[in-house]
Amino acid sequence: MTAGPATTTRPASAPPTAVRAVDLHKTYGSGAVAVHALRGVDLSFGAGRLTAIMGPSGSGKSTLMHLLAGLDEATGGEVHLGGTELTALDDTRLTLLRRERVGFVFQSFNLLPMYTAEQNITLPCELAGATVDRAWHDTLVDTLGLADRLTHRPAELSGGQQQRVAIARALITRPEVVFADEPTGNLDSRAGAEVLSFLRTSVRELGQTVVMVTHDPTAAAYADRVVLLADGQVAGEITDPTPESVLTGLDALRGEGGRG
Ligand SMILES: Nc1ncnc2c1ncn2[C@@H]1O[C@H](COP(=O)(O)OP(=O)(O)OP(=O)(O)O)[C@@H](O)[C@H]1O
Repeated sequence: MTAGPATTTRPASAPPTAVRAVDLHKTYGSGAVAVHALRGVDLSFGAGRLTAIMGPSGSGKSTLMHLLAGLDEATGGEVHLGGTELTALDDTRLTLLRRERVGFVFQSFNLLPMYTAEQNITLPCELAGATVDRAWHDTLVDTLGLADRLTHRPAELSGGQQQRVAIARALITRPEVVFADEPTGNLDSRAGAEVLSFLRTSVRELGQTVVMVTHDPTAAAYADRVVLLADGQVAGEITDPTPESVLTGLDALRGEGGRG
């Protein structure tokens, strides 16, 4: 499904948009103690792309990801997931949307310890009352190299294997977007590289859309595009990043802000 309708105003090379933030604001607290975590963010995340969000500590990365994923409420502006405006939904609809249309991968894996790898992977289908698409399940399990680990519990798996189970769980419902918050933060560099290449494979070969927050320029270089945040605003972006170009971009931010 690469050929889009000829009626859009997008340049031919741009992918369709999976998620869009429009003039997004988030303020924590009020009055003298108010923290303006996001101050007018306009961003589009392309479908079938891996996008990394980077920036200094406190620049608003997690806040942005939580708003994009419908995990927290904006103070102003809009978030659109496909044709749905998240910011207009009530809690019940938001919960359903998160369950059915969004996948999550966390730094700490968040697997259920008493469930096997297989049970963890299929849990989102169970929660959504949906049957497991066996062909897709098998594709994920094969691609992620988990076929001989399915009966193991998380404690019997390495960190990298646990994160691969978490990725399979995030993808099992074929969500429109997978949000990954520091997915390699708890892994050594080898397991981290493994997880990142699987995330990239899920994008390149399985057509998924991934938005990932990371502090690591090497991790960000797996992305198609890096968005740089500083002081709650978009401060730049890098297309087809390399670890070097990401480092240069981050250094430039620190130079400008002087308070990285
Ligand atoms: N629940 C909260 N209450 C008050 N302030 C908050 C809350 N969550 C975040 N903040 C503040 O909002 C700003 C942005 O925080 P956020 O966690 O989004 O940054 P970040 O870029 O993800 O940081 P890090 O890289 O350190 O995880 C920070 O100044 C932070 O202290």
